[in-house]
Amino acid sequence: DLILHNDKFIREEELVISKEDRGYQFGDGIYEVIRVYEGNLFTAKEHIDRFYDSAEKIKIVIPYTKDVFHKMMYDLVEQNEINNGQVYVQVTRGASIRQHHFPADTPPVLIGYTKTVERPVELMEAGVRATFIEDIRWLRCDIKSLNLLGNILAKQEAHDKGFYEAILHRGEVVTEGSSTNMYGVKDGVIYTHPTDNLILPGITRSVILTLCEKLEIPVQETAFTKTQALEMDEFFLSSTTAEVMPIIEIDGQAIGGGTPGPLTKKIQEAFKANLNLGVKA
Ligand SMILES: Cc1ncc(COP(=O)(O)O)c(CN[C@@H]2CONC2=O)c1O
Repeated sequence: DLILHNDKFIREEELVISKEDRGYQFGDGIYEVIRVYEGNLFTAKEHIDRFYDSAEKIKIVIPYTKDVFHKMMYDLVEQNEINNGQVYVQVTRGASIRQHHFPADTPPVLIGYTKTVERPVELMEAGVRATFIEDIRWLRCDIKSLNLLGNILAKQEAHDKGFYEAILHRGEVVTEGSSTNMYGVKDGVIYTHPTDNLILPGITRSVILTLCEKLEIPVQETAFTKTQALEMDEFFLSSTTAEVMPIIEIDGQAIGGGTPGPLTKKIQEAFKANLNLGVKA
């Protein structure tokens, strides 16, 4: 498979990354994960818009227009003949002598690559188990940055305890997952944290909210507490790679009937229908 290095397609063995790349030394960069279904980049525009937003928020100037960048993503998928998979793309502030403040006129370094990934169908049918973990991250979680220590430490702690995901909370208030957004369902209403500086505005989240509007499922973009989470009729998470994933237990306590809830399943079906799988684009 080819790798995109800035605007060139190269083989992995040709890739050279500086020891002083700021992504490597400071986590000074941003990233996106874009899903490919049957050769089509899913919600590419939304991911590209967020990619440029994240770059702008940390003052990295991406030296390509969004259209050129979209074409680069498309070509990467085409050249690697990805059918069902994903694109990982990141841009760092580039390489220079190690100093905290920004180096003058140093070009950013962009890397993109693909991998084949299938839909997590069995997991979505069975549901997963999650655990509450304190959200120790900084206060700009809206930026999809390479600064992921708070995320990976939480994910690792969840995995060490045998859980699929961490449900992060600041004090009593649930924010999101370590790499997902979180939702509770109570009396037919969906609750999820508003898109502010404390969560990543998930693209899958925006697709789900649009689908709920069409399905006339009421959504309250308001935060809920850990106690309220445990009292929900249903609970689920979302991300580009996890899609709509039911959570059937939190810290050993069954949610609702301890099986995926009816509204969650309705949203899963609507999400899958929205993918138009099997329909030649
Ligand atoms: C902290 C965090 N919250 C929410 C989400 C969900 O956002 P999307 O719906 O836009 O994916 C992600 C996605 N994390 C990406 C998605 O897959 N792997 C990742 O690291 C994330 O890292």
